[in-house]
Amino acid sequence: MDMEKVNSMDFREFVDVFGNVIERCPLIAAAVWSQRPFSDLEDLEQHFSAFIDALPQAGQEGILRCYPDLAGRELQRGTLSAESQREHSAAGLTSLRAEERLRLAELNAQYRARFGFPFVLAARLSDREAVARELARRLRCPPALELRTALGEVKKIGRLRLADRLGADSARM
Ligand SMILES: NC(=O)N[C@H]1NC(=O)NC1=O
Repeated sequence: MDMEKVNSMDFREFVDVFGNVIERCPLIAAAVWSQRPFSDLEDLEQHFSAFIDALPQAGQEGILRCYPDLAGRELQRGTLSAESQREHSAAGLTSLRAEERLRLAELNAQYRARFGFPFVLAARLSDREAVARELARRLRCPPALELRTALGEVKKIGRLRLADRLGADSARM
């Protein structure tokens, strides 16, 4: 898909295609649509990022809360979004042993209790061991830093999802 096609999309089509670039936040794609035309993938990506950066902290935390826990209940129940399911598979999180799943569930719960939002990480750029390691490390970070780190991960996930949609090379990270 090229940018000409993206720029020619009407509102509904744009939100259908890009509505889950930020997990379960189609409002962001809806707002970004108003800012077309876009010059290229980076420009489009920049609009998603700028929207997130301009939100008050409560809005930024709200975005984080829309992400499912990694290897959590939604994976078990089969209720993940198609994008998230794919990212779980890429990181090997769909084939964890029971004790690995329990360990992650425990760390996810501790993280949520400490920060008030779920642990978010671009799973496609990671693997099952690195996810648990990073979760244990970030649990010890100060809250203001952790909010920034988590939003950075939201943007990485979004960039990869956008690149998928546009058929672009997503390896440049
Ligand atoms: N909690 C969390 O990071 N979830 C996300 N990460 C990712 O790569 N896909 C998701 O759904």
